[in-house]
Amino acid sequence: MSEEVNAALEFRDVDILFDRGNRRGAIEAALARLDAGETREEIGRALKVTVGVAGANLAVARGEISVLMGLSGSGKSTLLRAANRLNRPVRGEVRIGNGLAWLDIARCDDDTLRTLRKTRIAMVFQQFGLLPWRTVRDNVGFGLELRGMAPAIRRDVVAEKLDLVGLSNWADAYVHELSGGMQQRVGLARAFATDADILLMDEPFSALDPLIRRKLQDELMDLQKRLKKTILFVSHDIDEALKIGSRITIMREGRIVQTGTPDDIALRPVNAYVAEFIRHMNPLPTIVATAVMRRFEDLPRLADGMLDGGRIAVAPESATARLAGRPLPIRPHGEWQPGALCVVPAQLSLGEIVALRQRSGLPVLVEVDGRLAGLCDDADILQALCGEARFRPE
Ligand SMILES: Nc1ncnc2c1ncn2[C@@H]1O[C@H](COP(=O)(O)OP(=O)(O)OP(=O)(O)O)[C@@H](O)[C@H]1O
Repeated sequence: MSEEVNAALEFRDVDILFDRGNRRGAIEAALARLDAGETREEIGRALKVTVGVAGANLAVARGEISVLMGLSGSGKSTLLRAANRLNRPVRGEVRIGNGLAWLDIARCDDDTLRTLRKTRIAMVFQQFGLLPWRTVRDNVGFGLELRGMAPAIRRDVVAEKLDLVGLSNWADAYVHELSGGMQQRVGLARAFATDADILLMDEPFSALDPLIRRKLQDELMDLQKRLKKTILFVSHDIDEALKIGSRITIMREGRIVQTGTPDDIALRPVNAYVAEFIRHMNPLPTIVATAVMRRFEDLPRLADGMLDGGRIAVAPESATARLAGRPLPIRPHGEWQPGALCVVPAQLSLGEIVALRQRSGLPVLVEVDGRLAGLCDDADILQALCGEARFRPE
């Protein structure tokens, strides 16, 4: 099996245009202008054609949460909706992999499309898309019912999925009796119930208040650990994207500006536009110890051979440290005691590092792959907080 087919979903050179004027040949003319480098605005003005998405290339790996991020109108939903052909690209391919071969959902016949929508791809909308006259149980089982699944089997599948999202006691309630957060859980359960391996989620949590929203993000990440779906998720919230995304794609005016891991986006923005998004993020839960620390290999040596870490001296080889001439004990995170230096794991968040620094009054040491690799002191923490390192586009 080629590595390529390992992706579950892939957009290749996708252009999606909306013809507002219905003039013959307008789409072809718009494509020619697009290829000649005209902007979305110029094309819109000249031809009454809206460029929803232009030249989009994106591979979504099996089992990852890939987040589309961008301002309103940047083309996130348009691209997402191409994954089940609610929007049909005028050019390019939207390929669904099954591990062995690709299918182009942009061009496949209607029967294949129907089968893909029933079996492979499910959508969760912002406004839940639930049917108010049906109970929670019947909403979750709706897709299965359409597929003709026998009622007894359906009941079992629905019960299992309701259990998964913590709504077993609400099976017989009507959806209007539920809070917004609970309704969105019903939407999730319905998407999981179809056994689709690809979930399309269009701002599913954005109508919810911040507390419920964070809780559902946590729940989604928890469920994802168990279910390992391939999720394409639209958000306009950078903190949400950095929290849940294994990869993030930043879109602007219909085009993809950058795709990368949260670290790529947060630490290596490709241009000022992406950097501007990052400037507004909350770094405390997002930035991790390895991105904050000063690496030992960059520290100068003192006369006695120890590394000069500013107010402390460290000898990582022998795991010893000194403060103002006195030896300092070193303790792993979890066994830390006042008066000792704490060794934290590579992925510990900046927020937790700040808390530890506050309690201990000392720098923290960072362990990477079982070795002491660097330290975070006040200057490093402040630099990470104000984003010095993060905002420098390459
Ligand atoms: N069905 C449609 N017909 C005409 N124009 C459309 C259609 N769908 C989207 N567009 C246009 O395509 C562009 C991209 O819209 P899209 O909804 O994808 O943006 P978005 O990034 O998802 O924004 P938001 O965060 O506001 O949902 C916009 O200019 C929009 O008006």
